[in-house]
This record gives sequence, structure tokens and C-alpha cells, in this order.
Amino acid sequence: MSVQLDSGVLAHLRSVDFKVEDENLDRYLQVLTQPPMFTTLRIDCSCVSKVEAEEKIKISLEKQSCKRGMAKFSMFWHRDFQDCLVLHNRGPNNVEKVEKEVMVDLACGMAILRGADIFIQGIMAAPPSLTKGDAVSVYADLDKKCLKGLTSKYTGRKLFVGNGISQVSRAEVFNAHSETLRGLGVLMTQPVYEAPCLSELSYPWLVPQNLPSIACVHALDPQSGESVLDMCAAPGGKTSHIASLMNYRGFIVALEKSNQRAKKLKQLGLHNVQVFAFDSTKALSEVAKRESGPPFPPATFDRILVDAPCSALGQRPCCINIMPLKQLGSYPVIQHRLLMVAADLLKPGGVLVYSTCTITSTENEEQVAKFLVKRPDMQLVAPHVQLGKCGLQGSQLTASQRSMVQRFDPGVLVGEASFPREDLCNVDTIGFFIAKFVKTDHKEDT
Ligand SMILES: C[S@@+](CC[C@H](N)C(=O)[O-])C[C@H]1O[C@@H](n2cnc3c(N)ncnc32)[C@H](O)[C@@H]1O
Repeated sequence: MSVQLDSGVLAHLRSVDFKVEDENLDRYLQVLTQPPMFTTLRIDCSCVSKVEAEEKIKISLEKQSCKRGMAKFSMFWHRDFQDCLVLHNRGPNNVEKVEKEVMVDLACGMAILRGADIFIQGIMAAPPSLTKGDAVSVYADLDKKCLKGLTSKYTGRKLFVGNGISQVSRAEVFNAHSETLRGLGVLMTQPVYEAPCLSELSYPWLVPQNLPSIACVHALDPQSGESVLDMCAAPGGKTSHIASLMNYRGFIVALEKSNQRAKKLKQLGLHNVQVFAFDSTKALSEVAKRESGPPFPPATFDRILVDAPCSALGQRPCCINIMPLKQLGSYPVIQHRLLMVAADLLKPGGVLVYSTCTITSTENEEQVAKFLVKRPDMQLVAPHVQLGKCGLQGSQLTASQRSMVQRFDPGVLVGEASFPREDLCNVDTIGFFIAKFVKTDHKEDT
């Protein structure tokens, strides 16, 4: 099974982004439909010791497994990142379907494949006879065509994601007040893929994050006392990692264009972080003062992260992506603008990290190549920990430059290659890209 893409987008990926590595694209689109077989948790080691964190997580996970009748999850600390705990997921399991069916929307179905249960509001359809305690088979609606409250079995395209135990009756789900209903609808006891339920692992020092996102902030390597700018900050996973690695000492500015998302980021209440709802493409002004918030004068920051808006084709699992070609084409423009502003806001000697959660060369390797041409004062450098593979062939980057970027491409899992158990967690990830630059002292105008 391969992810279903808009035909224009698929043709574009084949003829432009993967023109030299076409086979890679096919492997990639196949693996995208499955969830990664690892869950990674970032631990804020400035708030809790590793021993205490591990112990608490272990107890929590044992409770989860016991409640669902599942085997325990094994875990280990990541070899290179001291703040990253890796848990083994399991699957695909051969689960026997039962008579009663519950339908959920596609987003909920994808979350179930990564360990979630179903909240009442996520239930789209259930049989009239459904009562609390019933065993049910759960399906995700692949075409967004299942009507809320449907009483008969849904006959459209659907994906089986596992079995569970209903925590509610049908009448409780679809009554006049169902809009306000909260709480668990179905406890997933036999999911096709078993992964820890992250909503049950709630500690202030724990952030569930995909491994490449953790690698991204380690590549930035922020230090106590520095001034750091996060240009695309919400929901704030990487901002909070930056603050933690700086031991909450220094000056961090988090910019986010969306008012609503910036508001939520503020609510995280991160120490030493000033959040502004602001368009980062306008964050530079020759006459601005650093103290008064954005825009900022040139050469203000020691380190800058551009975790750019992108086509997000790296998200796993994903069965269907309806993004039209026009939307795909809109991202490189904004990404380039953000990079150019970042280069000016960086102090000489400062570090810039550019990242996306997508796999197109246009948004990744070609973006880096264009930036290096426009900004000869920016030098591409290798990160101190290189987990991702080298960049795609066929881009404007030289072989040496391709070896310095990190491309996380789980498509290699479909090939013949076998990986040592320890390394597998660095490969079986979402699709992602990271490039690191250092600003030199000299700017030659082009
Ligand atoms: C990939 S997400 C960032 C994820 C975030 N760094 C994290 O780790 O939680 C990109 C974010 O950039 C925001 N964004 C898009 N255009 C922007 C702009 N011009 N200025 C600032 N933020 C922008 C989007 O609203 C979105 O929240």
C-alpha cells in the first residue's frame, strides 16, 4: 500500500524532486502508510534525574499495558542524545475483527496507529445496539464520507486499525448534548500497531517528540546565556527544548505568525521565552532596537532556528494527502524569505539551523543550494551528531555539501538493508530534513 497523493503532486515529485532517485520515492510512499516502530520521549533533565524519569515512565507504562492486556513496552536511552528515551512499538498484529464496528475520522485513525485511544467526540458511527463494555472493531474513514451518527455499517473505503472496548453506549455518543461530551469512547485493547498512549504519560518534564525534531535542536546546540531566535515556533516543542538545553538561562524569542497558535505557545509559560505573534519575514529592521521586541536590528542573535512551514510530506502514518500542487509550490517561496531574514538577524559566528518535516528536494536540498548562492557569508557545516542520511542526488548541492545535511528517509526500511537494533530508531522515523550553517565574518554582495 502506498500513500494516496493528488495526481499533480505525484507527477511533480517524480519529475522534479526525485528525478534521479525515483525508486526512493516509491519506497518512501510505501513506508509512509505505516507508523514508526519507535516512540521517542524528550526528557527535560534539568527538572528530573534520568533514573527518576525512567522509573516513573516505566510504572506508567506498566499500568497502561495492564489495563489493555498488552505486553510491556521495552525502552532504552538514545545513544547520542542524553535527553531522549526510546520506546519500542510493536506490529503489525494480525487482529481478528469482531461484529460491531465503530467508525472514526482519518486523523483519529492515524493517531490510533501511534497509540491513541478514541475520545467520544472522535466517534463518527456506531451500531444502534452498542453498549458500554462491548468489543468493537475500529475503522478509519478513508474518504471523509461517513456521516456522523450513521446507524448502518459504513460501506465506503475504510482502514481497520484494531479492536477495543467501548466505554459508552451509542445513546451516550449521539444524544442532543454530544457536542459537549468529553472522555474516553473506546479503549484500544488490540490495536494493529501497539504504541504507548501518550496522553497517559503526562509529566511536566516529558515531551513526546519525533527523533528528528530532537536532533534538530541538538544541531542548533544552544548554550546558557545566549540569545536565540525561534522563527516558526508554535506549538513550541523545539522552543521548549531550546530553553531546556540552555538551562533556562539566556534570552529566547519565539515568533509565530498565527495569533491563535502564539497564544497557546504563551500558555506553556516557558521560562526565559518571549513569545510574539509576528510574521518572521518582517522580523528585520535596520532602525529597530533589540529590547522592544520584533522587528529586530541586524546581528541580534547567537543562534536561530527556522523550522519552516512546509508540505509536511514526512508525517507518518499517512494514508491520504489531498494537498493540491498549488499549495506544494507555495512553500519554497516563504522558506527562502525566512532564511534570508534569519541570515541578517544572525551575529557573525552565529549558528542557523533550517529544518522541514518534508522530503521534497525543492524545499530541502534546493532551498539550501539557493541560500548558499545568495548568502556567501553563510557556510554549510556538519552537525556534531549526524543521524540522517546525506542529501538527495540530482540537486544543486555538491557531494560534500550533500554529506553535511541530514535527510531522514524511512523509505530505506523497505529495501534490503538491515540495521543494528540501536540504529534502527534513527532510520524508522518520520521524514525530515536538517541543515546547519555558520555565519562567517565577510559578506560579499551578490
Ligand atoms: C513546522 S511548524 C513549527 C513547529 C515548531 N517549531 C515546533 O517544534 O513545535 C511551522 C510554524 O510556522 C508558522 N509560520 C508560518 N509562516 C510563518 C511566518 N511567516 N512567521 C512566523 N511563523 C510562521 C506556522 O503557523 C507554524 O506554526
